[in-house]
Amino acid sequence: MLVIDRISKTYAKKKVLQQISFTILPGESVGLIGMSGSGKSTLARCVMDLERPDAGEMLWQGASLANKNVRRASRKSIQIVFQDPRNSLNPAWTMKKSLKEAYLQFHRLPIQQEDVDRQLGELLQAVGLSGEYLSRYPHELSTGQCQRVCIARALVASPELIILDECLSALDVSVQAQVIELLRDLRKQRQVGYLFISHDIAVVTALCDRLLVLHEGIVVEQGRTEDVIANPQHAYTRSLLADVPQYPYFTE
Ligand SMILES: Nc1ncnc2c1ncn2[C@@H]1O[C@H](COP(=O)(O)OP(=O)(O)OP(=O)(O)O)[C@@H](O)[C@H]1O
Repeated sequence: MLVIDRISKTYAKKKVLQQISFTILPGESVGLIGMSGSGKSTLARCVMDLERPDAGEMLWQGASLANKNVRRASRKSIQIVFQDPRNSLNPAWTMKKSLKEAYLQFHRLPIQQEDVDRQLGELLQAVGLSGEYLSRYPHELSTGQCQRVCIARALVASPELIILDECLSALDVSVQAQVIELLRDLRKQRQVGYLFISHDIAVVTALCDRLLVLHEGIVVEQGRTEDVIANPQHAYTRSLLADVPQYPYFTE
């Protein structure tokens, strides 16, 4: 589905990404783990066309993302959820307005108003919130509820891949566990794939089939989650694992 082939990016002579290669298959959940500054968000921005890599190729559904038409098509099928849900939502907009803005980007008009409202209500239900939240503003929701709305907004486009960029970092551990559960359910129901970006190996292993370990812009290790956890090959991966409690960290 997504092929990243030897992507490199340099900012002011600093090599932020060096020859990054990996693939994500349809419905697969791939975790990208690394410390702050290791280049995780830069990679996400390259996939989302918010940043241009200096070298390498990215393919979406077999076609190069260097092509404008492929990039345009990928804007619907690849969605992103960011770290800070409150800053991702306009404080002056109700949840309905935030969701509707996203909806209108991806659906052709004219659509019956009642149909739009029904579909937005269903999306909220899919993320565990009742329709009454449609009329609320961000300050009337908890941070975890705001993140659920951001996930619902990503689902508006019926994406095939969602990039989750540190999407649990602003949440406390019990709310993290609830959102992990939600993401697991959504994946089963909608066969959506994830690129799950985090500095926290516990949350990445809870959600991902495969792991990529990014260290100073280089993928130092990749493999099936169980294999990487049971038999880490790189010293950096071992140091990440040394700091966390017994695996599995968030059980199904
Ligand atoms: N637009 C930019 N201009 C210059 N340097 C940048 C730019 N964006 C990122 N960087 C630098 O690139 C490096 C990687 O940043 P990036 O945000 O990708 O890291 P990260 O792994 O996502 O970190 P975090 O987990 O803290 O978000 C950092 O040293 C950062 O300062």
